[in-house]
Parts: sequence; structure tokens; C-alpha cells
Amino acid sequence: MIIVKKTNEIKGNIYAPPSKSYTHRAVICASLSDGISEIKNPLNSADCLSSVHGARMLGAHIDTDDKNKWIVEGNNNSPKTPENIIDIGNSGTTLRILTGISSQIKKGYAILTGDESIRKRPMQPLLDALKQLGIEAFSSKMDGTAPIIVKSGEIKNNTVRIRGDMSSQFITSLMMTLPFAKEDSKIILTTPLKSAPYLDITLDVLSKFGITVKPLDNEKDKAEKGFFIEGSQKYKSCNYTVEGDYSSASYLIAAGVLLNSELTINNLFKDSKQGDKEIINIVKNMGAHIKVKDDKVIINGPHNLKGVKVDVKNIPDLVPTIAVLGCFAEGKTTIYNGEHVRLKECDRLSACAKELSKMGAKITEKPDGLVIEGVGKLKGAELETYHDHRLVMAFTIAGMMAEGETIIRGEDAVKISFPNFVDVMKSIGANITCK
Ligand SMILES: O=C(O)C1=C[C@@H](OP(=O)(O)O)[C@@H](O)[C@H](O)C1
Ligand SMILES: C=C(OP(=O)(O)O)C(=O)O
Repeated sequence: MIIVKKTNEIKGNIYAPPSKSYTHRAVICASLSDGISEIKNPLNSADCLSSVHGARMLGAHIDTDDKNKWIVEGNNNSPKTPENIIDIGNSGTTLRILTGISSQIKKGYAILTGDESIRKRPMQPLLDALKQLGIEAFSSKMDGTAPIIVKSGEIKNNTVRIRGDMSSQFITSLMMTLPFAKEDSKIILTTPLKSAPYLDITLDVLSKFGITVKPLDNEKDKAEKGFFIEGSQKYKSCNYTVEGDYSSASYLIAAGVLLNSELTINNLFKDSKQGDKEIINIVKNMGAHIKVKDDKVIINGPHNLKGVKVDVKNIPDLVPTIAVLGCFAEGKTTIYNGEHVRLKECDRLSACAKELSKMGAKITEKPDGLVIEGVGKLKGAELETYHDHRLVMAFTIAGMMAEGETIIRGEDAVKISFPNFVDVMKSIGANITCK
């Protein structure tokens, strides 16, 4: 557990942890490539190591001894049949991407599974999409969740239709798999897209590893939104440096604007493709005066915040952070368009409402979001975090602002995306201890 006490001041010049989304994609692209790639500043977290593990099972050699630089020898566009089941732990990104990629093993089957939470996360839209492509992939329990069994197969059809509103990771998986098809192909979205910036991250990394995926040309194809993928492309090796993670930095930014602070957070790029850089605009709209440089964010808090309305369609991972900020803002903060936020490590809408209410927050759960009446102060309480890293980190910030002591259960989950979270928070003066 983390024991959090009211914290008067935080100070420091720190680095945002490396991006989880970029690390996953870089290591998987490198693992498929034709040579040796160096991944610099990778995120050494449990989720990214799940991608490393899966990529090794599919035939890549990956040396992670140097935590600052992973060396990846790719399987030369020829994923191998895994010797065993692939246990991807808690990582949705790994499960979704490698389900598609596994269909390109030359013979046999790949079986992908993970922890209790991952075995509840939806997979059916991706399985249906693979079926349209002539690939046999199914849930062993026949309920659309992992364990997933994927049969090696040649991609046959060249058009796949898939919903875009449940998880962008299904589409990332298809974007990374369809370059293996002999013929050109199209992904057509049957609903408006959510979490869209994650597809920009996918396109960005793919392009560095020699793969081109283009949005469908809307002039020619007015009715259809989606992507065009040229057939028979090859992944090429590339030396890649991972930028800092705005989702992880959101907890530091929230702490900075709420508390008495002098905080510089480095390695956050102004021109990043990460949707979660929106945290900067959100706190600015709430009234915070933070300085944004090309590669860092500087905060001198506290700032008086006012409630705002936030569309979280494209920024699902920021919800716990915004919920905490809303508790300390004047007036009402409304989070909407976040049905997909219920499909993460846990139902984050319901968990935020339930747990923050224990601290005296006034939160109403809506089908697609949360309405938070700013109460200005919270009181310490004992909180559950449902094995969800983002809840542990967001609730820690709430605890630092609360009167009395807050106990946060399940702190181990931070290893998923921000393994040294507790040490970083202590280094800037957070009044926290682990037991
Ligand atoms: O592709 C990615 O790296 C991610 C996509 C998002 O998921 P959805 O597309 O399922 O919303 C996000 O919540 C997750 O943390 C990381
Ligand atoms: C939902 C998350 O990741 P994933 O989907 O990869 O499990 C997350 O990091 O908040």
C-alpha cells in the first residue's frame, strides 16, 4: 500500500518516463524487421516488457540488459511459431497487436493470454476483422476474450470493416499486420473513431520502420473513412529514440498545478503526436498558468482552478487525472464521450466515482462519463485501485491534497507504466511511504 499524507510543497527538475505507446510499437516493429535496431530510452515497464516477451516468442532476439538502450534483432518479416503460449500479462496493447501479427507465423497456432483483467478485455471486433481477412482466430472460451488462438494463414481478402469506437488498438493491430498481405488492402471504419491519436502514433512509428499506411483518400472514397495499406511491404530496422509520456506526466502536472510547486518536467515535446498532451490545454482551460517549452513543461503552482467540460473521446487515459483535478476546481467538471474508459484495466468511470467519493468528492457517474462538483478539499480515506496503475497514481495526487492520511491499496500496479512513480514523487517532496 501507499500511505499518502498532505504535502505542502513539491519541487524538482525531473524527466517524464518514456512513452508506453511508443515503446510498444517501436519494439514490435523492430522485432519484425530485417536487421538490428536500437531502441533508445525505452520504457522498462511490465507492459512494455510484455511486448518484448511476445516479440521474443515470435522469433526476435532482444537484449534489454542496458535499460537505456534495447538492442533488437528482428525476425526478418517472418514471425516464428511460438514454442509455448504467449503470456502478455496485463497489456491490452500487446494482446491486440500480437493477435494480428501472430496470424503471420508460417505454420501452426499461437495462443495469447494474460492476467485476470486482460482475460476480460474485448477482442471480438478484432477476431471478426481477422476472419474477414481469411484468418482463423478465436477465443478459447468462445466469449470474445483471451485466451486467443490464432492460426497461421495467408491474408486473402483485401477489405476489412471494423468498428472504431471500442478500441483503436484493434485498428493498430490491423495496420501492423496488413503490410504482410500480398495484395493492397483497406481498413474501413464502420463507426466514428475513438482514441484516434493512438493511430497517429502507430502511423508515426510504422513510417520509421519502413511501412506506409495512408488514410483513405476521401476525395475518391467520400463515404468511407479508413486506411489504405500497400501489400507486400517489409519492416526495416531503425534506431529509434522514445519520447516522454504525457499520460504518465499528467499525474506530475496535476500535482504541480494543485500544490505549492516549482516543477520542471523534461522530455515532453510540444509537437508530440500523443493525444494526452491535451492535459496541458485542460489545465490551462481550468485556469492554470503553466509554461510550455519545446521539450519541457514548467509549473509554479498552486493555481486556482475552475470546472470545465472535457470530451475524452480521444484521451481515455486522462480520465482519472481529470477526475482528481475536478474535485479541487470551483464549479462543475464534466467528463463525457468516455464509454470506452470502462473497458480498460477496470471500469475506470465507476472506480473513480466510487473511490473518490470515499474521500468526500461529489461525483456522479454517467453512462459516458463523470460529473464532478468541485468541493475544494478532500479527506483521507482507504482506497481500492482494482489492479489499475492509473488509479494508483491519480489517487496518490488526491491524497497529497487531502486532510489526514490516505491509504492506497495495490501500489504494485504502477509497474505497468511508471515503475519508479513512488521514487519520483518522493524525490519532489511528496509525503508518501510504501508498506
Ligand atoms: O494503442 C495504445 O497504445 C493505447 C490505446 C488506448 O486504448 P484504446 O484504443 O483501447 O482506447 C489507450 O487507452 C491505451 O492506454 C494505449
Ligand atoms: C489501458 C491502458 O493500456 P492497455 O490498453 O495497453 O492495457 C492504459 O495504459 O491505461
